[in-house]
Amino acid sequence: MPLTRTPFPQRDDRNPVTVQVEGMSKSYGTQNVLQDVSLSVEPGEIFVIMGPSGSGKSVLLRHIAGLERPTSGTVTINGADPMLAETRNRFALALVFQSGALLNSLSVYDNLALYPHEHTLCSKQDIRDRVMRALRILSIEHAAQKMPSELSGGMRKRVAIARALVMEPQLLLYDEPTSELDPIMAATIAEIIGTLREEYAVTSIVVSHDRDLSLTIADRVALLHQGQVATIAQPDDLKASTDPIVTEFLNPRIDVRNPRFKSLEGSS
Ligand SMILES: Nc1ncnc2c1ncn2[C@@H]1O[C@H](COP(=O)(O)OP(=O)(O)OP(=O)(O)O)[C@@H](O)[C@H]1O
Repeated sequence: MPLTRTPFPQRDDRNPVTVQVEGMSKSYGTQNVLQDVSLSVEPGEIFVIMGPSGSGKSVLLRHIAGLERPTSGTVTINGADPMLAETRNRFALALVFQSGALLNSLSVYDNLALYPHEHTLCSKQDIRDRVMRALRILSIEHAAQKMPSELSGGMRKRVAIARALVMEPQLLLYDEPTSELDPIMAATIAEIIGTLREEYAVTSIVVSHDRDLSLTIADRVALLHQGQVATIAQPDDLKASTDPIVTEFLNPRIDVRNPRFKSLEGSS
């Protein structure tokens, strides 16, 4: 079957985009995972989605990426439906997966060049320039000819971000970009996310458990709790909040005499 070839986004199309989620709910069977979620991400903003495990962060990100249709409500990118390939191509929307999702049989360079190569309106020289620029921004030019199996976890994450950058995206979505990284590598990734906003004028939405990362890089944070938006606030306001949902999330109490996991035993 021939590949679908769509135009590679041109530089002068590029401006950071707005993401609007309005009254969005999502159910799987009888399970209501997201309920009446509304939020608006401004152009060029770094917007972090936090919340306990199972609160619906990844499901929300998948809807913004246009990978799933809401049960009700809407998600739009500059007013357009992200489920349409035309929308995703127009804004060069890029998703950085938790696992990196690199192709193990291709070198780092080829992993980065693959997608633009399939969109042949971009010349070979242009692809090379984009790939090398992305590798340079992430300080991993030396890894261009390495295979993914030769890379550490932190390097794989950087390669995954570089691969997204080759698209010159206007919207970058990150799913747990610092999971499984040591604190120094996590800080490096946080710096990279901040730098990219300047270098690429991109709107960034980051799903993360990492409080330090979130409160350092975010312009605003949305805290999800049981599928609903508990609050949307700037990091300093979040830290100063007295809302019990926020304080329990940011400073969980550890009580060995009354561990939370006992209630899990009871529920099984
Ligand atoms: N495709 C699916 N089908 C059925 N249930 C799903 C599906 N995807 C997610 N869920 C359920 O939705 C809920 C929220 O999942 P989600 O992955 O968004 O949580 P999360 O906040 O990202 O959690 P974590 O921080 O642990 O990754 C979970 O109960 C999960 O089992």
